[in-house]
Amino acid sequence: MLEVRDLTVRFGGITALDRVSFSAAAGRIVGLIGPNGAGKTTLFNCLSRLYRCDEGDILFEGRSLLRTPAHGIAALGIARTFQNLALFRTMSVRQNILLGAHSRAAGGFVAHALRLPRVRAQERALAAQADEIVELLELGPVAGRRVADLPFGTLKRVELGRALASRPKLLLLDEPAGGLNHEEVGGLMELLRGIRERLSLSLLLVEHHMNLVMRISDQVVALNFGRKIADGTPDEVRHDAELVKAYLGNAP
Ligand SMILES: Nc1ncnc2c1ncn2[C@@H]1O[C@H](COP(=O)(O)OP(=O)(O)OP(=O)(O)O)[C@@H](O)[C@H]1O
Repeated sequence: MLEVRDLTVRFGGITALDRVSFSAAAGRIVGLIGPNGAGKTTLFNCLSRLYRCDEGDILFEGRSLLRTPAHGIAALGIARTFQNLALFRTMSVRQNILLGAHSRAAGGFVAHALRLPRVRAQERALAAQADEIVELLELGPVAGRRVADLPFGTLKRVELGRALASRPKLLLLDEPAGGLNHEEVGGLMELLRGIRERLSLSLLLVEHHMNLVMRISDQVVALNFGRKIADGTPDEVRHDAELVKAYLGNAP
């Protein structure tokens, strides 16, 4: 489904990604790990077309993402979450999720302005999809509440819902456990597994929470100083000498 080929990104004199390659099959949960400054965010931002890449390519279902304009990514079936949450704070939970669903809406400006029957039918379908996501993420009790009034842990779920509402084939998660307490991380793990099963999608997550990554991922890709240093199942990667050294240094 996803193939990253010799991806290189430079910022002035810094090589943030140095010929990174890996591939991921459909339906997998892929964890992207590495110490601070390893290049995880840069790779993530290349996948969502926020950053320009200097060399290499990213293929999604055989199509070059780098030749797809950034606004065309959602139409291909890729959605992302943001670490600092991309929500409209004065709107309700349900409205935020509905906005995510609207990235799939078809029909031009005129059809929408005139509210033609097919536009109304489409709006009903999108609303039903948004409600399904609300239910899946157990957000029903707060669906009508203003986002600004809700605690951070709930907002992380709304952010997830906003991205899921576009019905992506690949969901990119930017530190989904960031800022969550121990109990919430446990809940998130169950939630992500449930989402993968129920919506049969692939997940790629950048995450510092090692326990979450190792327990939930089918495949782990590790970076250090912009290079890929390990790629395999959590068990294969856990004992990788270069990865252990990258995290712990040369301490005995
Ligand atoms: N926009 C930018 N301009 C200049 N340098 C950048 C930019 N973004 C990243 N870098 C540099 O690229 C390298 C990789 O950074 P990146 O943020 O991708 O790492 P990371 O693995 O996500 O780190 P962290 O875990 O701390 O978020 C670092 O040396 C960083 O300073």
